[in-house]
Amino acid sequence: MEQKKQNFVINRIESLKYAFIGAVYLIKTENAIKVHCVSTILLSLLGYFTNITRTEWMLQFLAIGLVISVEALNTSIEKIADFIQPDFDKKIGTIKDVSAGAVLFAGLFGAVIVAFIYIPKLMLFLSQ
Ligand SMILES: Nc1ncnc2c1ncn2[C@@H]1O[C@H](COP(=O)(O)OP(=O)(O)OP(=O)(O)O)[C@@H](O)[C@H]1O
Repeated sequence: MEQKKQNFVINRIESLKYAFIGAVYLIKTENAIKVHCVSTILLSLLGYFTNITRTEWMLQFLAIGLVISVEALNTSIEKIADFIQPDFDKKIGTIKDVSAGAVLFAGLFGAVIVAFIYIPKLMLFLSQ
């Protein structure tokens, strides 16, 4: 039982290691992920300097996390698609389009969250 418990912990740590390798690979190779990382830094600076609330920080990080996660899954789907069918294939095209559509949904709703946080601050700033 103790051995099983130990294996469970080791397996979880191993999985975390592979997930970390995947995340580093994404950051190094995918331009879209690089753009999201830069956006994360810029939004964090904006949040810091405009003094956003705790709830706004949580929503902002939730939106960023959602967009980056969906982008990573989209990359994964593109790679599977290229692996199983490197040639032009209408069905592969649809699969990739749908996957890109998921990123668009996440991005649009993420942008709505960011707009809800910063537009009132911008209005206040402009009205001063
Ligand atoms: N094998 C294919 N068969 C048919 N259409 C394809 C195929 N590969 C790509 N496409 C079309 O081209 C679009 C872009 O595909 P691609 O794999 O270049 O994605 P991308 O969004 O440019 O990815 P990235 O910039 O992350 O490499 C797809 O959404 C699809 O419409």
